[in-house]
Amino acid sequence: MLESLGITEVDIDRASREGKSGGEAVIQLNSYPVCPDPDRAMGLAAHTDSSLLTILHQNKTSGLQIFKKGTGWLTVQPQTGVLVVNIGDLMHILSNGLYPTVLHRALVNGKQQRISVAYIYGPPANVHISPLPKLVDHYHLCLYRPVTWSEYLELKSKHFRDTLSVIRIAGTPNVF
Ligand SMILES: O=C(O)CCC(=O)C(=O)O
Ligand SMILES: [Fe+2]
Repeated sequence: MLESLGITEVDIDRASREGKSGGEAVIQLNSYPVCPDPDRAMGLAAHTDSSLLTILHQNKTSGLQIFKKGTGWLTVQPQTGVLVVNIGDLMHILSNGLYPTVLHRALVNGKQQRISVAYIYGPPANVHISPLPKLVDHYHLCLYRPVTWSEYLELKSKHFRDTLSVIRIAGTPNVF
């Protein structure tokens, strides 16, 4: 993925010498009990993850949905041996919007309990994340100011889904 953004092994070596490599992760366990009236309840409200990437395992009960512009909510059916990888807000910033963060939610099920395990991966909490210099030029303005994961989480607790707009420094979206 980093390779597709033009990041080479030399860049990664340099970052590790500067102490910027590695990352932090948390595992979140989600349990959605059987719901007698699933059309009138929501398991997890629509949100984007604040991570770089989230790797998600879901049990055999469906419920995860992602929002696709122009189409609406799409169910991501669980498949044995398949993990879902969600792009998070920090990857959105790092890629200068090239890899957009994904809006998703979890529905409840009327017949079966649903369980999911999210591996939420991000940078060390105090490392500044900003659009990669290789992705910024005369035609592709730098869209976001630098932010650490901890600062971003604090902003998100106040601004929720508007947080990316809050740290945005350029007006018009880039066309890739
Ligand atoms: O339960 C799911 O499928 C989604 C979980 C999720 O979005 C999260 O833990 O951030
Ligand atoms: Fe999520």
